[in-house]
Order: sequence, then structure tokens, then C-alpha cells
Amino acid sequence: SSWWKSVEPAPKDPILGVTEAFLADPSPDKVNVGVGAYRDDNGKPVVLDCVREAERRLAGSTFMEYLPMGGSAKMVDLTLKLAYGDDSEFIKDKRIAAIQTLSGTGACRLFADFQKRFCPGSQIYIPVPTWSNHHNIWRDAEVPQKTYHYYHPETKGLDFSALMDDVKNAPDGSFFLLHACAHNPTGVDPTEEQWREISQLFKAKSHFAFFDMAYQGFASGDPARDAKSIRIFLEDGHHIGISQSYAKNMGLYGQRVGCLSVLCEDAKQAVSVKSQLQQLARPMYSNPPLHGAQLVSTILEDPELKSLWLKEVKVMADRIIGMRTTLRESLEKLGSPLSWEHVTKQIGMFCYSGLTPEQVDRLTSEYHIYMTRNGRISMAGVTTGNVGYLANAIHEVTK
Ligand SMILES: Cc1[nH+]cc(COP(=O)(O)O)c(CN[C@@H](CCC(=O)O)C(=O)O)c1O
Repeated sequence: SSWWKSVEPAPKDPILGVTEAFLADPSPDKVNVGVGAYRDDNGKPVVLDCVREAERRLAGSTFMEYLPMGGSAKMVDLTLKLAYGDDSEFIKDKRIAAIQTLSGTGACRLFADFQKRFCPGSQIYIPVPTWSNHHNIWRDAEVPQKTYHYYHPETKGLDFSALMDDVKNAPDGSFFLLHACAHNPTGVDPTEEQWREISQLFKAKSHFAFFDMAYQGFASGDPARDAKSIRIFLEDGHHIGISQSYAKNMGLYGQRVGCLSVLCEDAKQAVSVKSQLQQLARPMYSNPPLHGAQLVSTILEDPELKSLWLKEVKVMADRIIGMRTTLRESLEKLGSPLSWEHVTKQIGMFCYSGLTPEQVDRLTSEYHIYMTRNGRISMAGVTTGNVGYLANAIHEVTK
């Protein structure tokens, strides 16, 4: 029809487009180390045992009603404990405005819209590099973006001094997006000591910290430890925002279960902020999906299921850590002239390999290996079955 003749095809998504290309490839040798989704050592997606058991308990449930605009209050309360701590005074004092969101993406977007509506002149400082969808989210929320130094290509580590300079040089009261743990795509996190310095400088500058925590548990294998950056900021008195997701650490990818929280001055302000977050959700999707929230609540409210979940998160994290060592050793055994120390030094789901876009293209065209063009390898896609093939291909395109 003539209505939409001006509509152009959208560009392929740099991450989800890789999945599409992988699925379309008929080669039996194809390897997908693109999307950040956990696979077991057979390269298969995993439904955690704790989720299976929660499914069993929920089977036959007759409850199919709308959730409130803020989602499941029980799921939100249980989720806040993971980020702020079981004994958090902020939870006790009801100072946290929080609602269930459409996973981590939904939490980030709702915050960006909230920031635009209530701090209209503000912008957001986003790390270089970051998860590609962060740029889309704040762009569509019409919040101007600035960048801050994060990754140091030469050392394949953190460019801490450049990061601190950017934090110092930003106008007082700037908004910063921080990855709470397991930075995507670099796998490089500040040390605890560096987080303390960052927090102190944020204090001096009165900056606002928005934490995107999409991989809690995948950095160290222990969700509590992975919340350390957030706990440091809370101890220092920051009123932060947090995006939480159960996509990866509970394997609820397609259930779209997440939470947005904003720490407020007092309970009264939290009520006002929560009501405004709900006002943003209502015209967007009205209220969030029920099933995933029920799964999360069933697991986290039952001490046995929660401890099973914690064990299963550690198994996933440990498998990835093991694959880092195997991939690095395989590359070294092949006599690669390059250092691959960063493969084991980086943490979380991703290895920022340092491969150039052209080398990535060769991996795809010659070896049917799929990864994002920035050279990010989703270590969750590496298995004992494909690590040798992957190492050989990487060696061939980098020697
Ligand atoms: C930092 C970050 N924040 C939020 C999300 C959103 O996750 P969700 O809870 O499902 O909305 C992701 C997923 N990013 C991985 C998954 C695919 C995607 O891009 O989305 C990825 O980078 O592969 C992140 O990597």
C-alpha cells in the first residue's frame, strides 16, 4: 500500500542478527558463540532443575488474572533482596520504588523514559563499549548520550584512569550507566578497590549511578558476591537505580522477567516514584507477564529451591570459567603468536577476543563460526566438543 512506501528495511541487530544468520546456516559444523545465552556442554539450552520443579508446582494453576501495573509484589520483594541484600535497611524502610519489568531490557527502557520525563535536561554517560541495545534504548527515550572510557584495547583490561577522568570531567549530577558485574561485551570489571574509588568520585560529583545487572551470578558464580559494586555504592549513600534480569541466571530468557528499582529519599518519595513508573508501564504494555514472575517467586521463596538455584548458577558459571581455560590453552598449544591471557582474565559470559571485524567475517565465511563483529565470544556457546575447532579457526585467522 502507499501508506508505508517510505518504510526502509531496518538494519540487522548486531547481536540478534547473528543468531538469525546462524540458524540459516545449513553447515553441520556451525558454532554459535554470538548471543549471550547459556548452553550446556552439548551446546543445548538449559532449563534449570529449580525451574522444572517450580513448573511442576505451578502446573494446573487456575490463576490467570492481570498482575498489577507494577507486576508481582512478591517477585519484586524477593528480587530486591538479591540486589540490596536480605537485611537491607532500604527494603525495611520501604525506600525502594520498584516494579516488575519485561526483563532487563524493559527495566532499562522504563528507567530511560522515567529519566527523560522527570530529568528532561539530563543525558546519560554510556561506557565504550557496551551492550549495543543500550544505545537504542536511551536513543528511543530521547535522552542524549555521552560516552565514558571503559575498555583499554592495548591491555584488554579496564582503562581505569581514563574512566576516572571522564567521571571527573562530566558536569556535576550527571547520569552514568554502569554494568554491575560481568561487563558486556568486554568481560572486564573494576576491582573492588576500583569500585570504591569510583563510588567516592561519584559522591564528590553528585553523579547518579544506574546499574544494569543482567548477569548476577555469572561473574563469580555467587550472586551475592556479584552484587558487590552495588553494595559499595549503597554503603556510600548513593541513591541508585538498578535493572535486574532473570534471563541468564535463571534461564528465563523468553519469559521476560526483570525488575527496575530506584532507591529514594524516604518511603513517601518511593510511593510517588513507583506510581510514576507504573504510569509509564500502563500505556506501554499495561502489566507484565504472569508466568515467569510466578516461577521466580516459587523458587526464591522456597529455601530448598533457592539453594538449588544457587548451586545451578554456580554450575553454569563454573562451566564457562572452565571453557575459558580450555580455549586459552588450546590457542597456546597451537603455537599462536598472540597472547590469550585475557581469555582467562576476563569474567562473566563474554570474552572480548580482540579479533577484528574482518577476522570475525572469515570465521563465519570459512568456518561457520558465529560471533558479533566486535569480536565478542559468548563463552556459554563454547563446549568441549567445539573448543578445539574454535581455537584452530581463531588461530588460522590470526596467525
Ligand atoms: C548488559 C545487558 N543488559 C540487559 C540485557 C537484556 O537482557 P533481557 O533481560 O533478556 O532483556 C542484556 C542481554 N544481552 C544478551 C542477550 C541478547 C540481547 O542482546 O538481548 C547479549 O548481549 O547477547 C545485557 O547483556
